[in-house]
Amino acid sequence: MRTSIATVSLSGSLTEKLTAAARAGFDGVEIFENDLLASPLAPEEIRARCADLGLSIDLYQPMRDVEAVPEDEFARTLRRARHKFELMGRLGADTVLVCSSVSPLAEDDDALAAEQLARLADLAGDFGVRVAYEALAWGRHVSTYDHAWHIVETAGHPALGTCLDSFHILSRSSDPKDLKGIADIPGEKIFFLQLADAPLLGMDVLQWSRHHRCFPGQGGFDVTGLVHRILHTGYSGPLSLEVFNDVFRQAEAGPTAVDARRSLLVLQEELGRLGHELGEEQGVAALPAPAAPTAVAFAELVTPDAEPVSALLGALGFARTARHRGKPVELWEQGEARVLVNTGPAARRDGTTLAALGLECPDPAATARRAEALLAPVLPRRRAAEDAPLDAVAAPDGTELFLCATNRPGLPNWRADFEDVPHTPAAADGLRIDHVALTQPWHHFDEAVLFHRGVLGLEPRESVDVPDPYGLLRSRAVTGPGGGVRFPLTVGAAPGDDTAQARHIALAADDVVAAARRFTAAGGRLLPIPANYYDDLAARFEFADGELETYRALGILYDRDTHGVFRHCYTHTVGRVFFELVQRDGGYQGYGAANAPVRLAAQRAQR
Ligand SMILES: O=C(O)c1ccc(O)c(O)c1
Ligand SMILES: [Mg+2]
Repeated sequence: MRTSIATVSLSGSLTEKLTAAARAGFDGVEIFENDLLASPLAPEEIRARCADLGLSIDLYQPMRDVEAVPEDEFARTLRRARHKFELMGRLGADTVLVCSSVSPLAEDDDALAAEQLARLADLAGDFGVRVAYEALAWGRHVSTYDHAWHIVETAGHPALGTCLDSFHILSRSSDPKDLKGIADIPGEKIFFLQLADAPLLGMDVLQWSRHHRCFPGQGGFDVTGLVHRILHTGYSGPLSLEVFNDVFRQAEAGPTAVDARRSLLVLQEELGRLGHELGEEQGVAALPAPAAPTAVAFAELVTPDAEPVSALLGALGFARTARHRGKPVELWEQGEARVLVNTGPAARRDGTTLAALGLECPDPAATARRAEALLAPVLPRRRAAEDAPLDAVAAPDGTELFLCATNRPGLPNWRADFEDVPHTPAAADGLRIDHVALTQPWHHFDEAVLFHRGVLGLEPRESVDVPDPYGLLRSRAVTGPGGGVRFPLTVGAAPGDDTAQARHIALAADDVVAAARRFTAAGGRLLPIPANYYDDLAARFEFADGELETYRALGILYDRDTHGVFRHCYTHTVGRVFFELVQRDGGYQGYGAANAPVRLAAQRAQR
């Protein structure tokens, strides 16, 4: 399957867009008229540039407001079209997209629409051009794919076909029975296929399309299911991404193009599982199946000053159990929770932050191969000659993910790089890493969701909005099977905003009240929570005698869902890192999002 991307999906000049698309491995592009108009390059130069980059120009677009208009208006359209078809000859592009009319002049007359589109196709044919007619979801009279196909069928012209666009189709209805009509379209009459996903929002469809489209796998549409149906028609043209998105328009083109291509690789893999022939598509067929990590083996903090971090870990009942043989890295443990404290060069650059995670993987080498095939940057396996050859990849936000097999015979063991040091035993709160909250740079959020889903096989959950006193944060968790790995991904903070940018490690205790008491007795400071919060809790829930007072005294927050109860509290922050103590009972699934505004405000007050 050939892959293509519309220039509108990427930021920058046309040259920058083409370069980014080629580097990410796309076979072709759709050229948007505005990108051409704004380019200093002549059409012949654009054609040559694409050829040099190994890109075909699969589509030129769009022509608008063509069909079902009064004759004098249509005459002007034909004149305009002649110019565009000549231009396409110079570009070497043979398919033009015509989107359904939004003009107030357009009439609700399918016969007239078919007749005029056939005349346009006649002219196109003279230039060796094909016309692909697409229903915009907000078209004046034609807004559905089956209506557009009906008009194309009526016209019966060999140079006229239809263009299917997953956004226009799925934004109007995702009900599979509304998609049955796709099987009626002969594959060779589908001249083009455009793909976009989108979050499920209840809003005006034009605004939704122009601002919130995203790459397949990042939103809520079943794009794979739709493409599955379309391929059954015999369609054999490119899979082309057409994404209008406010963030991608601003973010660097290179990483966006990689994100886009990864999205199509994952989509093709899913199609392969549904029985579609993947052809020569290198990589996809041979991709090791995703095997989600089962646990967080360790979280690694970097810090220029080990003292405050050590004090915090000590109060949490961690013991400093081992030291790296060759680097300034210490291992701290309590229960099953492991934290590495790294005071090496990265720390002097980045301050105190969470820089890396060890992921316990069923087959680390296979996950590394999968990551590489899905265009994730693979990090050097060995930092020093004596280190275990650990596979590691970089997440879109730069977090290093070490793919681990801790103490598993026959596999490289990161733990062997550490030598034990004498220590007093850790406390016995039975801590485990419950979740790690990974704040994301503003331009990497959708990309991060797709990365964790596609590369690591984690499942994205619903997106929630969290009000912060100084902004609105968006949060979406990705989780592994059985909840062994949970990463809430959060975005929305201003780049320099350390409170909202801070990452945290949530540690599950068997008894959070006991763990919180032990922490404060050991000199730890818990985040104070306002009395108003507890008055509200009293109104919302019934508590046993004294229970609420215990929470109030310690600063423990409380939440319930249909499964169970969540109790949690927060340590003070060091640099851009803090810890949370949690107790998850009865299969509670969330992260206390209802309490996040109070927590964020309390953290602001602390600064
Ligand atoms: O928003 C638009 O105008 C627009 C233009 C061309 C397309 O292919 C499309 O899907 C939308
Ligand atoms: Mg489209």
